[in-house]
Amino acid sequence: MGDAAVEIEDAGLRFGDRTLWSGLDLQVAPGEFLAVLGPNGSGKTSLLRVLLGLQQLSAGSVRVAGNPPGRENRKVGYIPQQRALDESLTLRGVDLVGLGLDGHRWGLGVSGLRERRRRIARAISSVGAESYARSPVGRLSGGEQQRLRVAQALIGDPDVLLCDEPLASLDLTHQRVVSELIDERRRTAGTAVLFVTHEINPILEYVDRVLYLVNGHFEIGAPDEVMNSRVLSELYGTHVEVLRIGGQIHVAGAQSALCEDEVHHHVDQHVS
Ligand SMILES: Nc1ncnc2c1ncn2[C@@H]1O[C@H](COP(=O)(O)OP(=O)(O)OP(=O)(O)O)[C@@H](O)[C@H]1O
Repeated sequence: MGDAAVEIEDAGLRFGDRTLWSGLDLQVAPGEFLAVLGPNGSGKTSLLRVLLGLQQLSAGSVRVAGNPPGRENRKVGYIPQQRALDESLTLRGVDLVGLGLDGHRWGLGVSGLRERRRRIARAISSVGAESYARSPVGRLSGGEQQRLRVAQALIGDPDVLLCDEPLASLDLTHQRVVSELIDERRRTAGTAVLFVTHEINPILEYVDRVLYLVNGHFEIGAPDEVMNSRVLSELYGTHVEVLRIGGQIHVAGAQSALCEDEVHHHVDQHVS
């Protein structure tokens, strides 16, 4: 199948004698939304690093947008794990978003510069960041910075979008804005999305499949196929209860093994 956006074949990643995962076979289709879940240290970020060409596999192979990782970088958009930008950073939003165009060739003439400016303006307006795009990014709120990061990742029209906890530290309104932007992108442009997260509920309505990594084991499937008591208990090697409440998924039990949010812990009290 040559037309998958991401092809991962019999892939394994080991550090010393610790195997993060092995025997991973996964094809992500254009326009598919894949959530990558798992506790701290299960190798979610490392998987994105492999796809970015920043980390070598120990076994197997991957192809991203038809190429070995690291090649044709412009076809891959990346939203890194959010860190607040330094307050003293004088770079403006327009400059940050423009960095996403590096490596694109429109020539340096006037028309090239005009095209560049036009694209930056369009990307900024697509995330609704016009009003603060000319302010120094270091002075913007976390939510505003994150919208600009989304614009930066999407400006090059990527075939594959890799997101590392893009909702972390955003309030509910901004979580919604950012996840809707990402969903709209994959619907309108067929961009495949790999979305690393600790918390599936904010994106549950968009997710086609889940890759759940735990302690060297993994499961892949639709949210209901993976996020159920039987499968997660097997993955964690201990009893885990998964509840569907009001259209949300709550995971209870095995608290020390799980890294879940307060909502889950709250639910735990009612379950155990
Ligand atoms: N280059 C490296 N050399 C040795 N160990 C590494 C290297 N990169 C990552 N690791 C280890 O691999 C494990 C997985 O790290 P990774 O960041 O992929 O996990 P994660 O699932 O994204 O975790 P989190 O949810 O905490 O962000 C960690 O224990 C980390 O210390």
